[in-house]
Amino acid sequence: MRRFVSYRARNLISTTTTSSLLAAFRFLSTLQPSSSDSMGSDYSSTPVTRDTLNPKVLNCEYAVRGEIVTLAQKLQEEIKENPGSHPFDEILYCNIGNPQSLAQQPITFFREVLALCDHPAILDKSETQGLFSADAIERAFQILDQIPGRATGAYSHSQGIKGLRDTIASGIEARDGYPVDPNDLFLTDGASPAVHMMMQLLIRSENDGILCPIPQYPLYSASIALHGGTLVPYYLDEQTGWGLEISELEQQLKTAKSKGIDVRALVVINPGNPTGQVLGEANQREIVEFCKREGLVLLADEVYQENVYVPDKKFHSFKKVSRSMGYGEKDISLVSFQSVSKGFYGECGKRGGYMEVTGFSPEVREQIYKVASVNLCSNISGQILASLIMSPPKVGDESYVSFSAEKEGILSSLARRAKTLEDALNSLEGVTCNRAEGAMYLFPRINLPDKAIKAAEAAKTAPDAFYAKRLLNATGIVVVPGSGFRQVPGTWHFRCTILPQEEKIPAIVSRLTEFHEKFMNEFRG
Ligand SMILES: Cc1ncc(COP(=O)(O)O)c(C=O)c1O
Repeated sequence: MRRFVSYRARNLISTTTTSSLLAAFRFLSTLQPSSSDSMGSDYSSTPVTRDTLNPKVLNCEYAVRGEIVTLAQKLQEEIKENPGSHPFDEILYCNIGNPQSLAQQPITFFREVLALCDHPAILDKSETQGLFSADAIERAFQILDQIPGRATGAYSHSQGIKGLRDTIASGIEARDGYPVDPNDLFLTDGASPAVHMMMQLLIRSENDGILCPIPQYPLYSASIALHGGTLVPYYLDEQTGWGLEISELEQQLKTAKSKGIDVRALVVINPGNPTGQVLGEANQREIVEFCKREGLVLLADEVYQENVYVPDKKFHSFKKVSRSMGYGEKDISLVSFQSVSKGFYGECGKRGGYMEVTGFSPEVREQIYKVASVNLCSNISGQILASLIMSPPKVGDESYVSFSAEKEGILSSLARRAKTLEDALNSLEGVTCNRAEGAMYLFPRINLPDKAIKAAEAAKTAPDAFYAKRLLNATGIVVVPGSGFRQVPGTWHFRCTILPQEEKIPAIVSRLTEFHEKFMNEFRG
């Protein structure tokens, strides 16, 4: 019977269920004493208190899902409960690189293959030929043949299914033109666990430092904090489009060494988050040379490799750049992170990715494998997707034309959205914004009036968080304050994604422009 409930009806049921659950939760919350209440919720006799928690956990911050987002969720609830209670009727989430949460559609070929792998019983049904493309069916058969037991519900090898690693290795070879050993690949639940794994392997104590760009994606500061290391900052140069200067790396390395820090690795995010710049090849060669000279592991975050929007820039992997300089396996230690979450596919919730680990001895590799095996394996759908993004349909495959149209549609729309938002931001008083050459973000600088800075101080908040909160309360637009990514002291920024649907961009621009004018009028001298 349930089988015949229509999609619309099911949606209605689930919305109704969710809202009744929320209502029940709200009702119960009014009955339950708050955590500071002495009745029944005095936790002082429980074995763990905030004071006895691991201080590394307390030190760790992750602004992308911080206070502003919590406020946004509260406002969303209020609008739902009481329409008209705010000067806007929806929350516009520009805070996180999560494309499908903002209505980006998944790539059909990828989902067809995933669906078939997850439910192989339909592969033999005659209707399947009409519903799925021939190359998706063929790919699903190939993939299932590579999975021990042909079951996506089984654990796999801790580095990931060997056949999928072979496919990914061929994809990287096709991208870079240099050989890849499938045994160098570790398939992971997105790039985040891979980054944590490398930090865990490299950081022995607070005397170990990791050179990180500032501004940076807070996964890095959070992971370094969680593993008890020291973040050694190097500042990207906003004046030159968030340029990465070797002289700055040298200076910061020297300063860190003078403080007794053993700097072990350099993190480079290319294309950059939150800064959106795409590194030039010559600059990448200098970076490789620097790591080699200084004996640093190069941690190359390349999750935005498909997101380049300007014709004068191109993505080059650090693996390709280092091999093109004649450096082989034993010359440079390099880890490249890739993810299914970004690009034009945006499959964040599927949690897939890999790291390619080169230039480490067999003894070290054994330890990396041991750490990976503690987690048993990454999820199999994520592994399949990682193989698909590195080996999409080719010319002549049935899906090729529709796949290319979907890909091109998403990437060209992202490029238009980036340009429209960049122009709008640059037209605001006291705001300057570098190009989003790649990735999914703009990171404008706001020259806030002194009065606004004083008001923020009085409110015990960072000036850019003060601006972001006012923006949210006035317009429903959610951005992340620059202080969450770190920035040159005394400068203020915010990060705004380019991901809201294209038809929503004009509303974002007009609400932001109106808010900014009012804000500046209120606080100007
Ligand atoms: C630069 C960068 N690296 C890594 C990640 C982690 O992504 P995931 O764990 O979803 O692969 C993100 C997510 O936004 C990112 O922006």
